[in-house]
Amino acid sequence: TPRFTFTIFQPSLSTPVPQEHLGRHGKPVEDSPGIPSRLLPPSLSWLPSCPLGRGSGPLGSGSTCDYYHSIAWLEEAVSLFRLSYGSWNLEDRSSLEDALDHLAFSYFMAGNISHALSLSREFLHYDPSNQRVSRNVAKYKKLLEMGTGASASPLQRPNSTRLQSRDAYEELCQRPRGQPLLYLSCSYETNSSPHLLLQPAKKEMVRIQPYVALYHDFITDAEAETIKGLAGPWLQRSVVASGEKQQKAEYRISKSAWLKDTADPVVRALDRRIAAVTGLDLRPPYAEYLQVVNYGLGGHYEPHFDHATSTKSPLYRMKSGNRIATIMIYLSAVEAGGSTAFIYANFSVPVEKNAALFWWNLRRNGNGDGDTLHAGCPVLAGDKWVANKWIHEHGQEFRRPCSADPRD
Ligand SMILES: O=C(O)CCC(=O)C(=O)O
Ligand SMILES: [Fe+2]
Repeated sequence: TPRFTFTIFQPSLSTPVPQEHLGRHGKPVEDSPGIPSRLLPPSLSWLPSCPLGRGSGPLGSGSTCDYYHSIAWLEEAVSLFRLSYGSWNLEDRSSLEDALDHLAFSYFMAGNISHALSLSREFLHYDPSNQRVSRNVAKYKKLLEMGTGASASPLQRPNSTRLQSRDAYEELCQRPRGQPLLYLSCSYETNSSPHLLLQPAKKEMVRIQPYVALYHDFITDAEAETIKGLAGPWLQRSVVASGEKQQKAEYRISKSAWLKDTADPVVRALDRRIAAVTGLDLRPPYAEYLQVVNYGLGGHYEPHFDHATSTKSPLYRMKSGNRIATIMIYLSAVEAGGSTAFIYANFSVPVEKNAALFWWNLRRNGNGDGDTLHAGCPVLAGDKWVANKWIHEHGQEFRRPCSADPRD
């Protein structure tokens, strides 16, 4: 097997790879299974071995090796930057050079060295003094002379078991926003609650199975601003349940913070309103704190269930059963993207500022409702804020009685 001693220097990423992760994951590159030797990347001691063109590998260093998508994304960025070169400056944080640099590296990693070379040359046209890219150009040329990368195999779209519903997800997220949603009915609800007598909830039924309802004008602009302001200083990268633990995951990209009802009268009032509208008991430990979530550009939450699907889930630490229902409040509008998509039920709800979306996660017999698989679509422009309130089974025994009928 030919061994290359070159090192191609990756453009620096905004989040540097932590040192303790370097070289820890992969075997030496030449041992990597599944990499045709002709396309073997030069020895990159710091880089985990990515199966070329196969998308996400089991890496854990933050690198997913998804060059299929990084190339598509960066191609778009490069062509937009080329069109408007010099005329705009994204807060000084991005440039044509950045995009070219990363795109060249992605092509190199995907085995397409001639593309990597021509993009790096274009880079040098704008920034001729860059030593790293100049060295890379020399190495790409050498690799091409040696006959490496002559025929890069087409990149495969990454496919992991978690993404089986990927096609439906992408299609739902790309549906134009203006489409009529074919909702079922509208009503003013008081639920015999004194809180709602003067100001009934404006309920719109979205689906019966799974049961999904949208409450318009559920909060005011002022309340939304207060909640975002309270959460702002506490926002941290969101985590997901993974086995018995909670951890960061590439399929959930957002920041979030938890707000207790004692944080502010607005949070307490919101709890009371949710209790009145849903008729459910939210007193501790029957509901979780309010989770405020902020998605930036490209932020998303890929298809998932809110309820636990394993008895080991950290959700059960509350000892109040599974998450029987979700109520999610849209705290902001979004310029483009960001709908909430129900994958199996085949509909998506566009973000409507101040509205709340309610659904039952469990069926009346306590089983998870498989039809509730849902996702937060990628934010394409602007940013998105939501607040989640997850209500648990315990405490609801008389409010949502069980049923022996498996269809309920
Ligand atoms: O952001 C959305 O639209 C969905 C969020 C969601 O499903 C969640 O946070 O569990
Ligand atoms: Fe969710």
